[in-house]
Amino acid sequence: MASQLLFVPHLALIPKASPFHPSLFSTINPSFFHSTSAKRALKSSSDSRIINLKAVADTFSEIESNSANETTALTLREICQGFVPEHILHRIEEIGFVLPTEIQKEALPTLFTGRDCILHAQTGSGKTLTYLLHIFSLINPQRSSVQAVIVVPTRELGMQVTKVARMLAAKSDFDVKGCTVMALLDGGTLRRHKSWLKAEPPAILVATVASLCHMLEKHIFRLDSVRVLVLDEVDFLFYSSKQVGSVRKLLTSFSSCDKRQTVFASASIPQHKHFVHDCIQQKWTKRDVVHVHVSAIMPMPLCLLHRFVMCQKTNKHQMLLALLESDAPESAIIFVGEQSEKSKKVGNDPSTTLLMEFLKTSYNGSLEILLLEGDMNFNSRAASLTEIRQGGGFLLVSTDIAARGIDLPETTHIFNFDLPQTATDYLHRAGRAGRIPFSDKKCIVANLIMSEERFVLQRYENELMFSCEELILEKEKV
Ligand SMILES: Nc1ncnc2c1ncn2[C@@H]1O[C@H](COP(=O)(O)OP(=O)(O)OP(=O)(O)O)[C@@H](O)[C@H]1O
Repeated sequence: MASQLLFVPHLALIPKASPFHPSLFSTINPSFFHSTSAKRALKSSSDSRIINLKAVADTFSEIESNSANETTALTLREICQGFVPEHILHRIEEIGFVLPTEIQKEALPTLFTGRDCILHAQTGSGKTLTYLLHIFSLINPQRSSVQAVIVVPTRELGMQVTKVARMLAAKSDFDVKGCTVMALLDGGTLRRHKSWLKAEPPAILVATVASLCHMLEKHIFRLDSVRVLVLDEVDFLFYSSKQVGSVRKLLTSFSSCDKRQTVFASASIPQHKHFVHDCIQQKWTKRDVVHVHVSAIMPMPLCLLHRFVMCQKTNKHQMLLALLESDAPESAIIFVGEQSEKSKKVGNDPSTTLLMEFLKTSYNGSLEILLLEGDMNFNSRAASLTEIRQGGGFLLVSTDIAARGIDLPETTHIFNFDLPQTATDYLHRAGRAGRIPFSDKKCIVANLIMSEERFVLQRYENELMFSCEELILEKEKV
């Protein structure tokens, strides 16, 4: 077969009829993109953005011949044996985590060596379990000190990580001292936490930046005994103007990278080479930090199918209703843009409120309609998520507050009622669906756009390398 070249970043320029159209990639087994030969296929070109199709073809035959080896692939237990305590291994198997996801397979052996790591892998790829298993490999429950700190950007993500950590650490039949996990999150009762931190320090602390820095500044506790510091959604923490100052302090003034293992996690690390360079230069990590990058050429999970419908601003609500009726999602998140300061000042109702009112009067389906937005008080925010987690289908109307890290595996549909501001935001919103590893189930990301927004979506398609198909609804449905 003669070598042919495919210029990846410009997939959107390839005509639909072309055999190399992006939709082709949805038929490729995801394992291809992680295979050694795929990497070789990329490397074999002098320009790393060009795939040598001869090498691609070779890879397919390699995958076929290797499929027999899949049965001999290492289990999570085999990867963690000798590092993670037996009762935790037993627990993960009870929960049903038997095979490792790609990031777990690639990162855990490196983490166990003690090196600093940047976990960079698709949404829903299991980064949380990766760093938690490593934390459990380091903790000594006999010691009365904070040994691991996990920093998260939102209260909601903090509650979720705490829940998973507690689920793993839950009391078992094994005769071992359990390990305690404390959630130190914005909106919590800090007074109670202060006494708890002093009297009986938890082994694992899950914290939002502001609450953690408050405790450190007030000398309630120190990071001296911390063996591993994890920053989840690290790019978000660094790009948030409100949090970045405190994040830098955490990494350099409140503790030193030489005295801890540092782990960063995210599905998106824009300009990652530059970021790794900064990590070393700024002493956020040690010099030999490892960037574990899974699905480097395909940031968007392949189980997501992307669509768009053209509409006018005035018929967006009706269009969403038509989509809900035609698609019948099992559960969905509807992302709405934040209300601008200008709109707040003139006293307009936020889009979320208007959409909630519309759905409550017009939607006749069986899904429960819920709201999650930053302006709600912490109790109402918690109540929405608790209700979702109690089971039953939901239609969650949310701003980007639900876009990062939130794991609701029953979500089959994402609706971008308003387009996100950046490609990175698109990636994280879309990634709230398709969160069941090893599942063949396809989930839908539907975008409601006005004609002038088509080029913005096109830009996201190019940047994130996915293709979005136009959906034309029958006239009478809209
Ligand atoms: N080895 C495994 N086997 C089966 N399911 C797993 C495994 N590891 C993780 N999961 C499940 O996969 C889902 C996604 O995991 P997780 O929330 O850690 O993703 P993530 O990589 O942190 O995603 P995001 O970037 O969106 O935060 C969770 O429901 C988790 O329970």
